[in-house]
Amino acid sequence: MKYNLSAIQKTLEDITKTIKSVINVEVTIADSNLTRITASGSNLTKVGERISKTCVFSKALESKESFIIENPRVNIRCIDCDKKNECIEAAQVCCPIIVQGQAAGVIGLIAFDADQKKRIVENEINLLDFLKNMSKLIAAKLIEHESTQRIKRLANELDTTMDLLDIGVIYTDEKGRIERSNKTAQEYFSKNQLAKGKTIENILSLSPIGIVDTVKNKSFNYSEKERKFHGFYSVHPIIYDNETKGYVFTITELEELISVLSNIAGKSREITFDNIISENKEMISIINHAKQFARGNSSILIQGESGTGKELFARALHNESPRKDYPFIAVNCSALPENLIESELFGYEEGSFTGAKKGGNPGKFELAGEGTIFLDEIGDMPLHLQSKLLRVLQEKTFTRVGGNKSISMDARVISATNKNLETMVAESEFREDLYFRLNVIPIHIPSLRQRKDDIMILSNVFLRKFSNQFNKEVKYFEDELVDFLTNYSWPGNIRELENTVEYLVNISEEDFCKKSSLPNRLKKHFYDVESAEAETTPEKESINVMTIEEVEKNEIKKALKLYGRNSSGIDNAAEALNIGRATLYRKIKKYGL
Ligand SMILES: Nc1ncnc2c1ncn2[C@@H]1O[C@H](COP(=O)(O)OP(=O)(O)OP(=O)(O)O)[C@@H](O)[C@H]1O
Repeated sequence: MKYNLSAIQKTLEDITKTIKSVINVEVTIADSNLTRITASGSNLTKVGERISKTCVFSKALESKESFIIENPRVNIRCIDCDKKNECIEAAQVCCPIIVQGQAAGVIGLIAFDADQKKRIVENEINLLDFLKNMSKLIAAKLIEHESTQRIKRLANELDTTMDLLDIGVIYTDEKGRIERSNKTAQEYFSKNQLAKGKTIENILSLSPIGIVDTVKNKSFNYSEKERKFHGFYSVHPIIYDNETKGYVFTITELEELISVLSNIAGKSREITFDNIISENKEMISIINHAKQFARGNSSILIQGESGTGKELFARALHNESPRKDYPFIAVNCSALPENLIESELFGYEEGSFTGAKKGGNPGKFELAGEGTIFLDEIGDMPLHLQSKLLRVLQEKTFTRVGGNKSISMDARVISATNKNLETMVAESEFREDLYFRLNVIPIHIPSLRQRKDDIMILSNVFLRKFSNQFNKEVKYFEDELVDFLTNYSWPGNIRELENTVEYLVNISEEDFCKKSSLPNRLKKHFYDVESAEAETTPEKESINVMTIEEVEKNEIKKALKLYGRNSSGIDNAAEALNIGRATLYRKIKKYGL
């Protein structure tokens, strides 16, 4: 690194004056480029100018040696000086300024008359020692200046980076006394609470800081005047020289976390009843009732076949409710391994089971806070958990697995299923008391084949959506295709219809979609129906008809064989079958595949 003498100009000016007053000869200090940084006497006017490269100063820089020139112009070091003929100096001393092995500049003493020369020559040894000490002083100043600059830059980089973060960051000393905080933390907490020297326990209600180890994602509730929120904090000790010198606290507000998560998941919070498209009389009446139910707090159970829009309804109910600014947490009860459902729903404390995270973990009910918890595929919830869920709904409190602190349950519960819960209750597969708790407000969404008038309305909406998305100009469906779309039974309901239109728009090379472009699965269905209809012979009766379940089982088997059973295979199989991933898992379980 190159040391910059002009950065300590003021110090050099003081040193120049000191040398001048002690020895009473003229002084010049130049940097490694031979720019005069300070000077005394007649050279004062030349500060800032470059000294000739052939001057003896450059010899001191190159050799890193100090020397005295008693006979300028004829001295061997002056031989190639281009200014030697005009030189009026009587003697000169040069002492390089060495910083960490590098020559950063030169101190030069110049005698212009015999008296000054005498003072130099007679004190040669003392003088050189004195200058070397001055040079060391300058070197130490330069190093100090550089490290101050480095620390300033680091502190600045740290502040800028901290302020860019969406999480709150607070630094404390080893006793938990606040030293600094970033902008996000300043938005979370009051200025007074974050004041330097205040203890972190005030805001995070912690045990005394001296005993905290690394902590991950511990939940806390904050409440001061109007400002109330639920959040998570982590603590990381700052350790050096084998000692804990302080702590870094990172803080996330739950709301912020949820909105980041829902953005990542692509499920924007904007879904409202306007996104539920229908011109069917029955559906319009259901939507109008649902708008009213949105305002209340009672549990809602949404029933309907797979793909009819149950989750869409649940999101719209949340987003049009007074809870819309709180989280919407969706839990797919059929997708969770049975041994994890309880901790997923209610959270766990540290050490409650092998593999439990340090600091424990909040569950979905805790995350939902005062928002909405959406229990999808509720019919798949194991019986023992149904009892726990019922208790939570009745008592409005729950505890984390392995914990004993009771946490109040403030979220509204919306559940959904495509199973017939009444039948399940009758067959003792679902607890009747829980069914009544969940089903305070029942919403039943009719299948697509029960509202055929919606088929072409939805088809055209999806046509526009995918044309835009794929930058295509596909504008309509040919008549034959309209016939097919309207008469097909759509077992996968709107999801299947949406996927089919996406496929058709994708494949279309004209400005319309053709029946011949239907995916093979549907084409096959279409021709099977046509040929079955054409066959009016008595043999028709002898054709072996499979049950719907058998057909379904065979198709699932085929899809699993084709795509495999790993995670992406399951995704692809579910897409090919036009059912949700969770539904596929359920059916695999059901048919023992
Ligand atoms: N009325 C509607 N208008 C527009 N899009 C709809 C409508 N109903 C459903 N959809 C769309 O159909 C797809 C399936 O909807 P959703 O996931 O809500 O169904 P579901 O009943 O919850 O399905 P599953 O039981 O398989 O979980 C989604 O892409 C959704 O946006």
